[in-house]
Amino acid sequence: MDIIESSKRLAAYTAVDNHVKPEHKVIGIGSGSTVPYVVERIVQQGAEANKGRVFIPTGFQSKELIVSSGLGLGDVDQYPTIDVTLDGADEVDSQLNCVKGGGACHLREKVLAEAARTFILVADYRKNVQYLGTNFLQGVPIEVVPFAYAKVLQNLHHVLGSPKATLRMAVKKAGPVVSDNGNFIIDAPFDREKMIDPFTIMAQIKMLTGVVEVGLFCRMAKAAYFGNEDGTVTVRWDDGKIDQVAAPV
Ligand SMILES: O=C(CO)[C@H](O)[C@H](O)COP(=O)(O)O
Repeated sequence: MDIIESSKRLAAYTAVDNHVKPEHKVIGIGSGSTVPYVVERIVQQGAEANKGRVFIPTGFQSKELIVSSGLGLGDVDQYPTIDVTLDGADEVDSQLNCVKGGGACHLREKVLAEAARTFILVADYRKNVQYLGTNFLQGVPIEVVPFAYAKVLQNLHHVLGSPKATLRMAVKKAGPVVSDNGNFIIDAPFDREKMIDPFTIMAQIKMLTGVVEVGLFCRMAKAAYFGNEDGTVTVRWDDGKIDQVAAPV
């Protein structure tokens, strides 16, 4: 396993060990390439621990993951309060604001983050930054209703200061990426000045009619777990505390 994969696994295993407890019965499962390690560790807790638990997916990928792992599936309309949601991130800043939506799942991801009593991020060391937009340069993912995409792009280019905002195009399919909700995705890069204050730019984007959700999650997480190259895990907490912990066994 390469260093990035093992860092993802370290973060995921440590987060599950610390936050998925026997009393937790409704668990949100995010999207991306780190989350399978979350599910792997939850399965390792055993059949008895997982009996009676319900797992809520943030999209097609995590739904398949839950089902193929033999875990119980539910949805957020049945369970609007979730004990704990664990999810990946494209980048997390020093205040625990993060960019999400690299996998175009950020609408459901934000609903599950907001529904959760505890929202936990898991990622490899590359995502641990002081300011958003440091390593993840493709921009802020924005889900838009299809008929409004050109209008929203125009607003981003000329009003909100993202001249390079583009419609995300599909690979191995002609045309745009279509989200699990049937919408399009715009990626809008902003300069450092704007990304230093992600809440303001998030609110401005959200106000554009046609925007369904913005992939900026501002101060929603209780903690972010980053697997490091040296086998340790950095945990950043919402109160500013930072722990450096050894890998789980
Ligand atoms: O927001 C997401 C999908 O919409 C993912 O959580 C994010 O892209 C991180 O993915 P990975 O764990 O593969 O780095």
